Amino acid sequence: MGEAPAFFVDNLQNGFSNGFGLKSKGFETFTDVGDKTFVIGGANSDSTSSVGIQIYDKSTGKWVIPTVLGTKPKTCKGHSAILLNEDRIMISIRGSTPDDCIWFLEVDTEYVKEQKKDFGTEVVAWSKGVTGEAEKPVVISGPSGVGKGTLINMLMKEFPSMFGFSVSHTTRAPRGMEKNGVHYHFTERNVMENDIKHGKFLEFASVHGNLYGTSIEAVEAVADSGKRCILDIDVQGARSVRASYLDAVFIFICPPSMRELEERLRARGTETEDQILKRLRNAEAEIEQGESSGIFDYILYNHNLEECYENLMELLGLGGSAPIKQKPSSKVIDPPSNHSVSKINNKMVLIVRRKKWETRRRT
Ligand SMILES: Nc1ncnc2c1ncn2[C@@H]1O[C@H](COP(=O)(O)OP(=O)(O)OP(=O)(O)O)[C@@H](O)[C@H]1O
Ligand SMILES: Nc1nc2c(ncn2[C@@H]2O[C@H](COP(=O)(O)O)[C@@H](O)[C@H]2O)c(=O)[nH]1
Repeated sequence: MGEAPAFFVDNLQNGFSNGFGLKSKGFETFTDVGDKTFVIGGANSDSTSSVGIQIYDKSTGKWVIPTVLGTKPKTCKGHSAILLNEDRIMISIRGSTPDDCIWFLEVDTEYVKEQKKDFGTEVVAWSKGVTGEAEKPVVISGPSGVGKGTLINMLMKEFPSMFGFSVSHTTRAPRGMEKNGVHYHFTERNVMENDIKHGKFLEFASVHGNLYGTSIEAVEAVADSGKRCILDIDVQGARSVRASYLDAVFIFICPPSMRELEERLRARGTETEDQILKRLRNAEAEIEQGESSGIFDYILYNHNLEECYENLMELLGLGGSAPIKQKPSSKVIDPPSNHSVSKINNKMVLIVRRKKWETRRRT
């Protein structure tokens, strides 16, 4: 499995015996890089208003205070730290402002190696994390009945000028209220297969016994309207889009339990018993892949609809007590306060949980 986050320090706020002979405030993380342990935060900070760094050299048994380059994050009461590429540590700061929560500490990059030669000391360098995700298309996946459509409808209703739905093609029959061209392009299998053969689809998959697919035209229609495209597709489709030219944000919606998923599917009353059972069987594999395949950037748990919607809005840069109604101008990662960051198959995954759930640690 991938490496575990170095530490989730908010479990340790009453202080602890850290085994390094360090006087602990309980806000440190310890990250091993080769022979060195980087201690971020803590009692020996070089200043009370910023996050301090100390290095424990295991080969000499000595502590070193490095030269710190770059602008540092302000002091924080909780953060997690994850080593990336053996040369930088990603710091996720809890409870900070959206544009101030992700930082990188370079510890062994080419730049740092150069600076070490110049300074003749240990060197680390801070930089602030900023991503270009704010305008990317949004791929939403998750097992049938988890609430994808419900969440997307809420988003489209609240932000009609910001988001546009990619209308998929499907060979399944329309449900009672579904309109052709609005919910789906309902189509014959031979027509769709022919269009697939002629390269008209960005992705397609056989889902619960029917053919579903996103046409290139569907995505382009949204882009032409100047809106941010939302795709509601299954995990196979998400995998294909991940491998395609479309640079999107991938969000997986997870149910609180299989029992709850079954109740939602049954309560919706749109499927026959056979179809419900088929969808539930498929759900287990989808959840497994959603959580561990590395396709998804974010995993949201839809236990409480309002909470999940709030978290979705925050991920999309629409958070805050007064929702922003126009496109956000800054492109930043915007995780909610109840998040943890994990590394799956070398990709960073932000896991957003119910407010009172414990933070999961991967082993
Ligand atoms: N958090 C929630 N708590 C309880 N019920 C919910 C919640 N979220 C959604 N639902 C209900 O669950 C049912 C399934 O939701 P929805 O149709 O949005 O699922 P879906 O993921 O889009 O499914 P499909 O992939 O089959 O289209 C709906 O009746 C919806 O009202
Ligand atoms: N790969 C794709 N999957 C799609 C697409 N459109 C919808 N879906 C997924 O199918 C299931 C079932 O949907 P339903 O409307 O029959 O309940 C669900 O998981 C959708 O996300 C698509 O274009 N490609």
